[in-house]
Amino acid sequence: MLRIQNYLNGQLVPPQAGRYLDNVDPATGQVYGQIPDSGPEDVAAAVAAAEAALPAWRALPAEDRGRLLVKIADLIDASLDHLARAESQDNGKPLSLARVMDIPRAASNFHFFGTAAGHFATEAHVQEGVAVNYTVRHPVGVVGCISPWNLPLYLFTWKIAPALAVGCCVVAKPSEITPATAFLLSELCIEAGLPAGVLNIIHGNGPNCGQAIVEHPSIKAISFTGGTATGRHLARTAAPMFKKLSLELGGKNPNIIFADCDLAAAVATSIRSSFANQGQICLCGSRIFIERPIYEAFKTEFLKQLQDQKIGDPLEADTKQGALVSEAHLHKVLAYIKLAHEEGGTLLAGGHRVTVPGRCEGGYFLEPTVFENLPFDCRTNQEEIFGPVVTLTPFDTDEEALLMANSTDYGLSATIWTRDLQRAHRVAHQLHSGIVWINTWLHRDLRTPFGGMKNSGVGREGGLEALRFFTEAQNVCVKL
Ligand SMILES: NC(=O)C1=CN([C@@H]2O[C@H](COP(=O)(O)OP(=O)(O)OC[C@H]3O[C@@H](n4cnc5c(N)ncnc54)[C@H](O)[C@@H]3O)[C@@H](O)[C@H]2O)C=CC1
Ligand SMILES: O=C(O)/C=C/C=C(\O)C(=O)O
Repeated sequence: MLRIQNYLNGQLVPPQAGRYLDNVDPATGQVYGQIPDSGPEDVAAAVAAAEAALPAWRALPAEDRGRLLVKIADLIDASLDHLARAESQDNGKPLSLARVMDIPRAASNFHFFGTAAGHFATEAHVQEGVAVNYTVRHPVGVVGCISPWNLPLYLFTWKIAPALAVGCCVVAKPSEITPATAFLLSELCIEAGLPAGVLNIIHGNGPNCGQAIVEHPSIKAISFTGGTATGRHLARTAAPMFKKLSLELGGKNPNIIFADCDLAAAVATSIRSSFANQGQICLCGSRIFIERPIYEAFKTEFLKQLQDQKIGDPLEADTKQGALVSEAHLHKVLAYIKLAHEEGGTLLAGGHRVTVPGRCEGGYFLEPTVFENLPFDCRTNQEEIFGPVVTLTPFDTDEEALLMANSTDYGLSATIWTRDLQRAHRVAHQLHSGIVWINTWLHRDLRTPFGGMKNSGVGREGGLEALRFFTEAQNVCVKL
């Protein structure tokens, strides 16, 4: 049985208390490994290692730090098969998805921020004949990165890479539900020659290990992605310590389909934005609003294409939908399906747990599920389900679409489908969402600000936003 270790001060070591947690394969329901159940003592050792490594790491020229990050990116690329299999087994997602999305994106994160380090220029503000101001950006110091289970290596590296690029040292914790690829990353960091203590990966659960990272007084900034309730708890701990916080939280994203859209493209992409990764992406468009003249046409085509969404063993090449991440999460999503019935919704498709015969008989599979006839302000349409469940709702005017789209406590992303670009821009600017896609979904450019409004988070990641987050700006004013 695979027993993974912490990556501490450049070495793979067991947790100090010798305790382990079971790791379950969601596609089979079987325990297949163990992970350290680390506590505050392991976090303290990791922080000490990071503090010791910090002076040399921050003093290294940005180009040299960048070169090491690019080397890690190359090693991720070279380990694509191995990493993709590990991600699929740990999370339940189709192997094919891990191969084309999760692992290539993890490599891109390291490559992007490795090369960005050398482009992170100092700003200057000249007051003609009076003074020159220039702004130095110092690394914050030792930072904490805490990531979730839905896109394990993709989101873990999205946080770590910019922190390392600007000269911070990192104590990072992947989700205890999907720790495998973070462990494999530690092996690649050792192979790449990353200096000891620069990155420390500590495994364990949230209340014991994550909480110790947030509470540690030497950790100056926390970058977190996960549930809104956890983010709120984390902010309560970190804010009185005046830590910098970047919180990427939940979403309940609208997908607005106007009557003049390219219907074929809108339907095909909406299948993906509804059910990719079993609907477990914070950017999934779980509320589909359709302009009334094409409501029936959209519905018919959507339900037709849904039949191609093969649920099955994540290792099989034609599987489109794998297992949900855990039994607890499966039951949470099933409880929302029950709620949707209670709230008067009409079930158009799915709604049931699926048994996949053979090796995956005990897995946590669920049919892609579609409801209609639910009011926009009911709980099903307001709360984050984070699973393969969407609702269809007609609208008559732009104002009505905006009212419904903006009605939740969340404000992460939104998608608009129309050929009328004036309308698209007008509607986009009125949406309370940090990210708006027009005639596409999950199209990513790593330079753009990424994050949400309202309860979807605080701050932005990506490009310069991430590099700035992990630095303290210091303005130096010189009188002329
Ligand atoms: N990006 C997103 O939007 C995500 C949203 N979720 C939502 O959150 C719900 C709960 O899922 P969970 O797995 O419980 O996510 P979570 O938010 O509890 O876990 C995310 C990370 O935070 C850590 N964590 C938990 N408690 C902590 C604490 N007190 N201090 C520091 N770190 C802590 C976890 O160990 C994990 O590494 C899901 O059902 C889903 O609705 C979950 C994962 C990602
Ligand atoms: O950065 C991206 O492309 C995607 C990010 C997704 C999340 O933060 C999430 O699903 O939690």
